[in-house]
Amino acid sequence: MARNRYDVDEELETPFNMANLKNVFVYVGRYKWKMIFSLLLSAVGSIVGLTGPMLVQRAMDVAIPQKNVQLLIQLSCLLAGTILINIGFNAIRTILVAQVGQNIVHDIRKDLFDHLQVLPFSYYDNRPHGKILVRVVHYVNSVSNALSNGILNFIIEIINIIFIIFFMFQVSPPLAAITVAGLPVVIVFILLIKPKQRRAWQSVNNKNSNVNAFVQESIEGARVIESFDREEENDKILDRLLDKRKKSWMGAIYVSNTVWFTTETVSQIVFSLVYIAGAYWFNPMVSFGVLLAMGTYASRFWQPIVNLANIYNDFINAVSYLERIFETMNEPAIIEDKPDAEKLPPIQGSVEFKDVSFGYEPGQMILKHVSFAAKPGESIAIVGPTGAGKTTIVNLISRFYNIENGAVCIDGHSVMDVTIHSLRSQMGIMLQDSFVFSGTIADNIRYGRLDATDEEVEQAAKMLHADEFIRNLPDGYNTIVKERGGGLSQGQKQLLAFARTLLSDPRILVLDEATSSIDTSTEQLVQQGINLLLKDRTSFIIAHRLSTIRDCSRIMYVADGQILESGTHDELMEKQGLYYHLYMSQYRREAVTKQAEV
Ligand SMILES: Nc1ncnc2c1ncn2[C@@H]1O[C@H](COP(=O)(O)OP(=O)(O)OP(=O)(O)O)[C@@H](O)[C@H]1O
Repeated sequence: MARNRYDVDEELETPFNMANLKNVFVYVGRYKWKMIFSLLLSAVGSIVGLTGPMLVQRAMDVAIPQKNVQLLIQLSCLLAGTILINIGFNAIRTILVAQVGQNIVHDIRKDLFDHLQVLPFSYYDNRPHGKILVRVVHYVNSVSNALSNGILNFIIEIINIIFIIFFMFQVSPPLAAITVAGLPVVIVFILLIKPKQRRAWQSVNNKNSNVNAFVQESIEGARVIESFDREEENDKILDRLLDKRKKSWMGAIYVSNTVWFTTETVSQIVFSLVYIAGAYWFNPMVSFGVLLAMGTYASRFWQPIVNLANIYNDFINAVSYLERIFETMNEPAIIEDKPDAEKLPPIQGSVEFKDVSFGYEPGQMILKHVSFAAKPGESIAIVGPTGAGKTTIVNLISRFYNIENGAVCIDGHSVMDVTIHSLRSQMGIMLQDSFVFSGTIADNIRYGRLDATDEEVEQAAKMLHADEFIRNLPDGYNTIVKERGGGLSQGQKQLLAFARTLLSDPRILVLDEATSSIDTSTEQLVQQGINLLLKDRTSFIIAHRLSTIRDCSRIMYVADGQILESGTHDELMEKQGLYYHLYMSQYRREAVTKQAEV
């Protein structure tokens, strides 16, 4: 799949369908009792409210002509009572529906987040992260109202309409017939405009998503942007993206407003017709009270229709968000446990690649027939030119990707046949970019073993010679780290990551360029720590600085997805092959640099 960019609209793979509608009702269904109760409150409130015009009619046609003050007072009290009941019930309903809306948002967002955590790396590789973020944060929020208030109001307005039709036909069947006659016009118009309206809102989402992706990328790359003085160019890009967003938004609003405009126009025409017909039939067929009541009913009939049109607009908008939300939720996890997956027993440490061929994209093989075996406790260094496939080899041991050709076995168990949790919980992986999470220094070290005591955290840091710099921080181990470790040097971040890995006590260890950011003097200290880390565990070390891997049990030279040489440092140096030349060229370079420094 081609990678999506911030300036390219994402294609919608699965438009909103019946299965998604079912999913929506699963979320809403969890709060059905609150919804039903709210519905009852609204129904009772609105029935009570609907008696109002009848009370007015009775006052106009009976109490006032007969000068019956007592009846007039009774009718006024009843009217005040209906208004109070309506207000009270509405207040309770508003609170309940707000709760339901927030609970639905909470549930969808949690499920979406849970699913994102098991999606394969390829999902993240193929789209800007801002486009993922906007779904979890913005889209979920935006569907809350449509799924709580929207659904409820939809049912309420339908009930309202049914009751109003009933009351209207009680009061004056011919005027009632005129009032409902405009309805089919509105329905036909809505059906005709629906596809255009849906496309318009999908486009708005795409443009929103693009803006989000660009802003997110710009925040992540703020340092690079400033160092390359790219602010002006980036402003222009954002301007273009905002412009496109504005245009698509205006287009969608325009389409949506035609629904509202048509409904309003038809309602006003019908409204006028009711008065014209009422005047035409005035006395004896239509009394003054009937005309007054019918005027109120006609406006009350069309108000729910206008409301329904607005609810419909919101719903079409929400559907375009739901499409994206469910698209992510329906994205297959790919890297998941087989139905009969077993728990990987405590790892002894033998690792074997059996004729493994692998590619990220179909038809593009990165690893070609790779076979090797590591015994428990061995440290295997993987070296070779950039893009050779070194990281890909170690990615497969942790099963970050599925292996379709050949097998990777740990203690004889194929990594494809064991549960991912049992595999990864026994592995330690340290990457070049040592990610530092929000929280304190101690939280970061404790990340892989939450039950570690403060003493254990400090012990791990001491062993990796990180204790000294940590104690020099303002609050020592309790210092809150800045976003992504800002305020710490690359080397310090890596020392933290080492301590984190040591504390989690993995059975198999992967160090991918893990010492690249540590300066030479610190490196000697860290090397002792690494030796500690490697002790009694099988480890795979990818290093460009060959001085760091001389003592490894075995060194594999990888190029073009194949292992071209394998042996100890001494064996490979004696062989004077690819490794020898790589080592010598690096050695000479370092010697020249050292001389220049002297
Ligand atoms: N997620 C990915 N999707 C598609 N191709 C990828 C992906 N990751 C790596 N590749 C490609 O696979 C090849 C091997 O990459 P890999 O990261 O394994 O190389 P490497 O030997 O570790 O390189 P380096 O020393 O530069 O880190 C490269 O051509 C790279 O472009």
